[in-house]
Amino acid sequence: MIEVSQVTVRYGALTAVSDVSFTVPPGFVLAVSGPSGAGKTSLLWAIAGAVPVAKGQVEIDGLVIANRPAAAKHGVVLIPQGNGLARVLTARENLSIPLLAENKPGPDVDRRIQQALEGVGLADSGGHLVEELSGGEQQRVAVARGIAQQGRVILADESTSELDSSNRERVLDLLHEEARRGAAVVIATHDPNVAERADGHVLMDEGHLSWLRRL
Ligand SMILES: Nc1ncnc2c1ncn2[C@@H]1O[C@H](COP(=O)(O)OP(=O)(O)OP(=O)(O)O)[C@@H](O)[C@H]1O
Repeated sequence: MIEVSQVTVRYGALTAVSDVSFTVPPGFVLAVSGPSGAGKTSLLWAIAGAVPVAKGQVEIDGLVIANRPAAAKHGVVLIPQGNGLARVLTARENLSIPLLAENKPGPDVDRRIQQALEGVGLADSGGHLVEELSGGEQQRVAVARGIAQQGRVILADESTSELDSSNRERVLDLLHEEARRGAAVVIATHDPNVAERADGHVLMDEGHLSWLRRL
């Protein structure tokens, strides 16, 4: 359960997120849309503990999120805009890093990595360096890395922006599958098709949030 209560995010004098409140229960997918610069990424980062909140608080299953390491430990997975992959490592190595940080090496980790790569249609690309992959393939590796972590919360920031329609549907299927597994999922997107498939839809505009379709 994600509980965002009166959250404000500021960068110096600029208010990127202004007094935003909403809840996403486990099992639901919420789409966040809005114009460029509206505060979508800042909102996701606040939920992920990756930017400090100037006011308000984020709780995940009742735990107040203080910073990124605490959020990650509590199962808050961020699939960042721009993918955040290490380009000189292989796809498989990129997936293994957060799992090794959980201290869970072994066959279970290898299976999760392979399943996640299969899920995004890249079962045979695990040994390729990220820099050898296309932009869309890199985006799918980033999604696979997020899925493999089996988080309580999945925050996907424009994770289908470089995909053709069949891969977009494949990635959306996976994110909805994560919700069915019990995760609370938030997707920032400019794509009306992505928002349409979500259980609920909010609009960010100049840091303010309004509901277009309630969960
Ligand atoms: N690290 C930062 N330092 C200063 N200002 C920032 C920082 N990150 C974002 N901003 C500003 O905060 C505002 C909201 O940015 P944000 O990236 O959250 O918007 P967005 O809705 O995700 O945009 P896009 O759709 O283009 O990704 C913008 O005015 C942006 O320039």
